[in-house]
Amino acid sequence: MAKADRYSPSSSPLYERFPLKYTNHRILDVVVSLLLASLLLYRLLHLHHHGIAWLIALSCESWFAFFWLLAVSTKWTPAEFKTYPERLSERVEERGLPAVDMFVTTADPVLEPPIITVNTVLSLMAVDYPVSKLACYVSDDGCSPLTYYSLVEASKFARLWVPFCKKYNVHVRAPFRYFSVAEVSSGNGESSEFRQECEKMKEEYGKLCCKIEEATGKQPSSWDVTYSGDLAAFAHVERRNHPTIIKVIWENKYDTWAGEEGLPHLVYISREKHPEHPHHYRAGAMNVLTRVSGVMTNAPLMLNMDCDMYANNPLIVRYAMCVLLDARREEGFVQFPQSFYGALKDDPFGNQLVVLLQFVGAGISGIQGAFYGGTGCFHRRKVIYGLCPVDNTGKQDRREFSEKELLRIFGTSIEFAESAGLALKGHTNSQTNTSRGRLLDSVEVANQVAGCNYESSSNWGKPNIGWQYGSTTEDVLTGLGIHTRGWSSVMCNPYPVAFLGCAPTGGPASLTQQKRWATGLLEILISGRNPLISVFTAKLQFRQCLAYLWINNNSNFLSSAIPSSLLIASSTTPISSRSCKIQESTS
Ligand SMILES: O=c1ccn([C@@H]2O[C@H](COP(=O)(O)OP(=O)(O)O[C@H]3O[C@H](CO)[C@@H](O)[C@H](O)[C@H]3O)[C@@H](O)[C@H]2O)c(=O)[nH]1
Repeated sequence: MAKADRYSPSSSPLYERFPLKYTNHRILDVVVSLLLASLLLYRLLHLHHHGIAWLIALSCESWFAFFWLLAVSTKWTPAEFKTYPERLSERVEERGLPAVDMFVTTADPVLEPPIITVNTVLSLMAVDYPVSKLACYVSDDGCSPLTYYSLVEASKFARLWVPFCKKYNVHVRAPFRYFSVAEVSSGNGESSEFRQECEKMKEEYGKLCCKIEEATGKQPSSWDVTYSGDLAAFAHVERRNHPTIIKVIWENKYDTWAGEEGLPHLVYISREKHPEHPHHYRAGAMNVLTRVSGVMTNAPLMLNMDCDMYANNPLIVRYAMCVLLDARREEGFVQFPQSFYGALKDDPFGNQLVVLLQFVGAGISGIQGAFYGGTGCFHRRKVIYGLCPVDNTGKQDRREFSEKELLRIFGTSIEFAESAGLALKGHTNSQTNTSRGRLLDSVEVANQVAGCNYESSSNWGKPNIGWQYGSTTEDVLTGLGIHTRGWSSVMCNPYPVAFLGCAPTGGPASLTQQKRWATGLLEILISGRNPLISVFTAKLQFRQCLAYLWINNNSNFLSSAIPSSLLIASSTTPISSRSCKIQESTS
């Protein structure tokens, strides 16, 4: 097939949508709905005989019936998407693939040990995608020299690890998981050479862990690297009050197309913090990552990850490309499900999100598309910059902005405004390293756009621009904003699962997490960005709105149901979470 017709919709599709037939579920849903309706009718007809007790019962049952209808509507037309990464090479040459900026956020070196972040970064640096198209940015809201030190050491290990993974087609590219099994394997079959190299790699990884562990137990002043050297920027910083620190840990300096050679760029960012400026938690961190990457590499696509989720499937970027390069319909974002390792038996606290992913996830896929789940998601940069999709007449909202407008919307950096203008026109870099030394040259501008004052006279965090402020579940709010503008999204669920992370393992920890999600969702419900309003004033589909209302109700229900179930079970489960404490620790 000629590469020229790579985006032709007539050629075999890169992904397909299959409606699912859950006939039995539907029958059951209808029966329960009828039973509920008859119960409500019965209550209503006999209300005058029973007084206040029945009135209370009627209101509770009506609320339940409403909640039930939301759930039925959300699940009614389930669908799933199938992607064909093997067809990508027929459509687009390797060097024609778009560049991707990958973001990892971390906030606390104690609750999120750097070795976890290091594994996430290593798994991303080793994905099966042209190296010169990738850049990895790590945002550290903890401003921790330990995290920085660990990443520097990890980049040294990556020079061995990434070629090893590619040479032997290793399936799991986060070393802590790869070496956790008794029998490690190669995708290319066993050989004595593989065994030898694998042993060496295990030894090197052991050394990396030891270095990080040793550093964790020591004061930075006694590390190999001291504050006076590479770590000078961290001297005397307070976690909540410090200037921006940006370090280019690794720059892939190939001037020309280097295919699989080398490593992707690796950049460390600790944005400026000041007690008088709100930092907006993860949403603030994501906006800084977006701006810094905008002036450094400006890739048209962005992947975002929590630091505790690693890439479990090395082909993830290619799976996402199947959706994002397909010409039939421009999707706003591609979400991969959140899956977790180390689950408790029978998942007593529902942390594996099984119902949410299998039933509700499939249901939402059949409406306007997956919710944005905060991690494991590929966004188009132009969508995050506020662009609307092509409308029914084939027109997209204007892409041309004057420099003045760009500066008003995106802040005072001329360099960033230029890069945003290009992104909105779709003219972003196809390759992340277009010229030697580009990253180092842009550190000064990157420092400017990462400052805590930068957003003050701009639209960042306001409706349509960047990650949205105003809710602790910035992911749902940001995804809702994108759907509200009329974009659809896709849930991509490859095998093996794309990303794996760790979930809270204790009841109280789960409760805190659920409570935070419930609070965030409630903040959305009572704000001007309530999905019900968007149905009438914007392009949110009605059933998608009901799905957003369902997730809101569901989360609030869970946050109140978990303590009850704990009381009933007299649970003595210990508190064992990191994630639930992060928002508290960074506030
Ligand atoms: O001020 C902050 C707070 C958090 N984080 C990072 O944000 C991520 C998620 O935070 P966490 O406290 O672990 O929240 P969870 O409830 O586990 O995360 C889920 O819920 C969040 C809120 O809806 C989403 O942002 C996440 O992507 C989603 O995985 C982690 O990598 C943190 O390091 C920051 O970078 N800065």
